[in-house]
Amino acid sequence: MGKSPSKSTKVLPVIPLPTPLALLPGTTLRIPITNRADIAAILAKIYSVSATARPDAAITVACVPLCHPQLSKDGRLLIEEGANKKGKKDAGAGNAEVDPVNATEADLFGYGCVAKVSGVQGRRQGELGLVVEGLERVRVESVIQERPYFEAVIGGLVEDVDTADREVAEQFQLLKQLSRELLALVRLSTILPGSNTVTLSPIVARRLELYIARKELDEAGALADFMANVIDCTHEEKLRVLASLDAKERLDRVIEILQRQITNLQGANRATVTTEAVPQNPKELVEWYSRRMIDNLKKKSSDTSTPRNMPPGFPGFPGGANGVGGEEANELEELKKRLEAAQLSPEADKVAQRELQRLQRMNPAQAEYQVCRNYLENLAEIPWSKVSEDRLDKETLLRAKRQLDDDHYGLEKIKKRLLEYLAVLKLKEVGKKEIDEEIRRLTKGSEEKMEEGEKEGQKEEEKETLVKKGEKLEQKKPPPREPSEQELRLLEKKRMVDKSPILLLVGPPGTGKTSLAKSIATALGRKFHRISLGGVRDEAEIRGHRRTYVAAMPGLIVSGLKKVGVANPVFLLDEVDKLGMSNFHGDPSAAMLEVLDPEQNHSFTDHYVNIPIDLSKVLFIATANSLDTIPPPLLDRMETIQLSGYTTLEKRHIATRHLLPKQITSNGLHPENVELPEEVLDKIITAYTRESGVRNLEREIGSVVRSKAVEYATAKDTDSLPTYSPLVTLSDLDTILGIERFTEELTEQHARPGVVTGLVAYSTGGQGSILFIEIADMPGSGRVQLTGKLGDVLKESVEVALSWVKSHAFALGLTTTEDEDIMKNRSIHVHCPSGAIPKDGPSAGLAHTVALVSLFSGQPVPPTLAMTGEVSLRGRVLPVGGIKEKLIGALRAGVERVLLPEGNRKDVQELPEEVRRGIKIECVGGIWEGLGMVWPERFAGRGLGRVDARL
Ligand SMILES: Nc1ncnc2c1ncn2[C@@H]1O[C@H](COP(=O)(O)OP(=O)(O)OP(=O)(O)O)[C@@H](O)[C@H]1O
Repeated sequence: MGKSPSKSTKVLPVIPLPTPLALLPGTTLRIPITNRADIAAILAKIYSVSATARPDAAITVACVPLCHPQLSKDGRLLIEEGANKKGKKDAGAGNAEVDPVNATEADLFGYGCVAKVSGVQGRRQGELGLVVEGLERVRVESVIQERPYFEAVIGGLVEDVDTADREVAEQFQLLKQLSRELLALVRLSTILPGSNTVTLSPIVARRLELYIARKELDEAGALADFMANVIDCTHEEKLRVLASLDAKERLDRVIEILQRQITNLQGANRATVTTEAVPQNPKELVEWYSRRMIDNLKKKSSDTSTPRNMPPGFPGFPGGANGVGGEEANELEELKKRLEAAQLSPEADKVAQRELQRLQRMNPAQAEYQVCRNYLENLAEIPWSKVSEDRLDKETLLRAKRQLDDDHYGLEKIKKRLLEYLAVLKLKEVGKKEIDEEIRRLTKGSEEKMEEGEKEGQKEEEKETLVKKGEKLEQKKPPPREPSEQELRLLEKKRMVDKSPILLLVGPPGTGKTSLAKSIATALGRKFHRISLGGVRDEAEIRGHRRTYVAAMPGLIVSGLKKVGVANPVFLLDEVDKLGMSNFHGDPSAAMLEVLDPEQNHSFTDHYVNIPIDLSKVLFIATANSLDTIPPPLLDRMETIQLSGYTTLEKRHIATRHLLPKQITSNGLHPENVELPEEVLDKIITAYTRESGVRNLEREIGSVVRSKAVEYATAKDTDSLPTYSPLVTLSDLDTILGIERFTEELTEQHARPGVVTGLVAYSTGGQGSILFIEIADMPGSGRVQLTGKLGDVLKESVEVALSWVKSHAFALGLTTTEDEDIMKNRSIHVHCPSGAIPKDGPSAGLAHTVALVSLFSGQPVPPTLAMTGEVSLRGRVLPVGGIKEKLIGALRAGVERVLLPEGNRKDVQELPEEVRRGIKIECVGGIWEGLGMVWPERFAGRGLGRVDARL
């Protein structure tokens, strides 16, 4: 039969298929759509029409392959026809080099296949493919347009098989038998344990078998199409099958290819039998046989331009379409390119090459394939040598200072340290450039020398090796040169210069540690990445899992590098103090030791990557809330910068300069819409927050601003804007924020014996305040009662104070004789108000002593005089902590005079100006001196010497 009559004609968009693709009815194909403007235009057109007309209609296009140089447009062999003369003009110009986007009418084959578009597949840009399902064979009658995409009149063809024809029936049976035979050969491989060439899963093989078995005689043409797609045939053969309209002719062609393929396989196996030792054990024999066979299949398929690892083409299995081999090749090619672009370190490059070769040999169906691919992708994503350019110019330090000042109020000491750090970094950069230059000069010199030597001595040898066929590229490269001693010394020097100290910012929450680190990154123009170490219990989280684990991944450090994409980012290691301790998952802090040691981190090894990675260019800044839980070896590697928490005054400034403008903007208002007077801000700070940082303060200011936003919006909606007042008053605070959460202690108006004003710094909030020490006496037998939720240390401090007073009672003028017991007929009760707040620490020792003396002597202490300091039994007053917070609290409470231990004199220098001006600060070295300052007329002139003599 020649040509079947055309059923009907219709106009369809045409997708020219890139050589060697061809679509046959009943099969699926994945057409790469990168750089295919024509496909994009077709889809855009179709979607614009079908979206309005028939949204559920199948999208159909005609897929037409490009011509083959040896075939005429209707699939005849040109030599067959003696067509050197006649066929030339008939022949398509199509070949592998014709880009389907630039194809002309002459390049299109005469037959094609109407296909349903079933979707777009692929993960990344370069891998996207249009998946189409072949429906029916058609003839291209005439082309209507070529650009922007092909449109042609397509003639449908009647497909009927002459079932009465005995010859057709016989051929059909033969086709079925051969198909099963081929399938059986391929399936053999899958039953072999340990074979790394599993090509067909048993389920797919079973379904293929069923598919073949269920085909009836009237579907002989369809089965032939299907098998032509499954088996390994050339582009030319496929085009000829496509052009075979007659089922009998098609069967003939497919049978011929099938037979050839099976014979080839068997022939190849037979040939190897003669050269290789054949295993005697039956199991080994099966294994050996199928391995040979699969190798053969692979070799054959790699000869054609579409390498193929599994028999493709099964309706409903888009992955098995005949674009699959191409896809893998693309993927590998792309991976290779990405690895090249990643400029791997020499070690990494070696590993990558080895893994790439393994991957090429592997079957994609193997689980190991994905593991290997993921690994290589990870390698390609790690920035081995890519760095962002530091903005280390003349302006750097100025700019950094401006940046730090703009983002943060106060913190002068810390900013100074950070600027020092940047200055050193800048100087080192200059030094590094000089070393680089020197290394380059040295390298160039020795390479030139080497080249000369090569020219003379190795010319002939070199030629020979270069000419060798199949030689790999890397073999052509000159062998790596051994660095000279001088170079090694320079490299070592460079490594030393590369080292940068690791800063640790320690301070209470919300004091700006994270934002300081961010400002440094911005000032330097480096990328910033935050790694939260809080709660990391597993060493593998930092160092990654070994590749042998399922779903193994690189650790936090390598993931961070991958994310920023450069080798010199700023890494913020947040909450180092919350890092888990050693447990059965390993020791996370020990893993950090390597990361944070400038001596070691140029060769940090992640378990997953398993190749040394240079972290010396990374600028690490760690943060912690306290130093107590950081393991000493880890702490030792970092340079600590302490952030002490803000005073109310600093908080007020931070609130006006940073927090309020921030909240106003984020709540959609303008600066003129909200006005927070100083006393309102102070009240928010003291009565609604008690913290060292400013997080809660920011939250409370946010609440106030939001409530103002509601007012403003309502006023705007009701056209009563003129009545809106931006001012927030003290009384508004009660309604907006609720009742005061913390009340401020104020100094007493009247002095009473036994009551002394102490100073306290709340450890939770870092805020300071005054605290009253109240002591009352009553008839009794020397009992001491303590209330006010006092901690052990505070209780002991009361006992020390009492012992000192008892032992010095006579000298203090409290008893008339030296051996009289002052507590003989009385008991005392020591109380510290605000009983719900736990208090501890030795700093109230001086206050207790003074309170006891005051009680026993009946002389009151002025309420505006506050004191702090630990006392020892010898009568010394020892230094205490939190002076800054305590004195700021004291000023707020109305204290006018403060007694501090002599040892805290240095802290006075760091006090805010307001405090130093507002409070008279006096330092005392011993209790006698302190007593002399409280009651000058009674105790002035008494000193330590007397106390020591008594003990
Ligand atoms: N001195 C300051 N000037 C301006 N804003 C500040 C200052 N200190 C803190 N802030 C602001 O306080 C907020 C909290 O700061 P940040 O997140 O840096 O705290 P942190 O110290 O890292 O806290 P944590 O220990 O809980 O991680 C940020 O919005 C920051 O801008």
